[in-house]
Amino acid sequence: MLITNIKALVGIHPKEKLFLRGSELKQLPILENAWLLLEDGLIKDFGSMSEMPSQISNLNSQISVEGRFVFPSWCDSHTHIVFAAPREEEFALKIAGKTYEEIAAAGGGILNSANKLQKATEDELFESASIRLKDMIKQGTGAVEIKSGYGLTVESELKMLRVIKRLKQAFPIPIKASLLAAHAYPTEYKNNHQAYIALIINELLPKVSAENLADYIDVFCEKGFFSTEETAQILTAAANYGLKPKIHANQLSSSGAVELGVKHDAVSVDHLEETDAHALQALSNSNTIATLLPSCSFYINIPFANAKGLINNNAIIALASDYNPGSTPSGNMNFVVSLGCIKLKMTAEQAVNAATLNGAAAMELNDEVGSITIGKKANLFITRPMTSLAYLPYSFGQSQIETVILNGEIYNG
Ligand SMILES: N=CN[C@@H](CCC(=O)O)C(=O)O
Ligand SMILES: [Zn+2]
Repeated sequence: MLITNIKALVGIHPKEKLFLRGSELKQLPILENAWLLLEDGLIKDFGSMSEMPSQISNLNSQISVEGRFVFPSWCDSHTHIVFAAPREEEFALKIAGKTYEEIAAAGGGILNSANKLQKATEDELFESASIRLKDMIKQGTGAVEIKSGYGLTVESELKMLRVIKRLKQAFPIPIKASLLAAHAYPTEYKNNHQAYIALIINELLPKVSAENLADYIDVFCEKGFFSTEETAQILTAAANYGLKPKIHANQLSSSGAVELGVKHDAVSVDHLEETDAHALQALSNSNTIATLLPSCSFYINIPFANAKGLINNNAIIALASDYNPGSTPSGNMNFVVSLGCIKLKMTAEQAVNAATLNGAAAMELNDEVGSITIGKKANLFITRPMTSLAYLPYSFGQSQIETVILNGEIYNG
């Protein structure tokens, strides 16, 4: 397929550029008035319309996209899209002023989702997650990470991970799976944390590994959930099975989770709404990516992460959706990018880079997706006619996406 008359081809990073750190994040290379050639599902070549080789201009399958921008697909590196039911009953409580922690303590939250998921069949979970994933793809997402963590028993965590495995097989985008059995303590282990940790380490991890069901280990390291010591125990055990960490850190409090993640060479530490000085220092010049989730802050009314502080400290930051039924019932990366600008004070260029190349890096998919680079997967989207790059985050809540292309083909979902 040949795409011609592109108003602006966005995110043309060289293949050696695997992530953008600190002040590099503002560098978003763009080619105006461009053509883009896709072949065998990959990006084959691109260039200026004024210099388009004649053998290319004779190709059969051409689309001309005057006035429109072409972006690499969003890379959403933090989601929980396998769940049995929404939790809109908590919405009213939230509006009435209850905090996320109060709702969880009153029997809502993760345990509520776990109760429902334990009763759902694998097929039901696959069907509902597929609907969510299709919506996300139509909104421009072309690579995604999905967590377990609403099972909280050996059997149900395996069930969730098997659903993610089926999604990997059924969908035309790269998907990474994270084992998040350490998402909350099931009620029966409330006073015996070590027994639940032993279950994860001695029973679940060997089964997950034998079936090759997970790419990463995740832990909700937070006051009232998993302590730093408990988190360290789980990360150490998972390392024996080759699972690198991507952890939930500093969402509700500064717990030392970020420093712990960096110490364990986590691929990413995610949330960081409480970006304290220790977190900034730990992530400064670190290869652990700080994944920020501004639609979670927006929805549950907690602080927004200190993106600017992280950028100024030469950290690598990514933006992701955190789509889940409790703290972020949305997987719309366009809105995440808008919030990156509006609330995290990132420029449009920084937010786009954080949601594409750095998001890909946070899933170790940066050699495959995340930029317009020859040889990468042709996963991209074409916008409606737009006046400028900034129009996309400026027009928040409204998708500017007209056409989604995955593996070089138009996606009709
Ligand atoms: N904080 C932990 N996990 C999710 C929320 C889970 C839930 O409330 O169901 C998050 O990333 O925000
Ligand atoms: Zn999460």
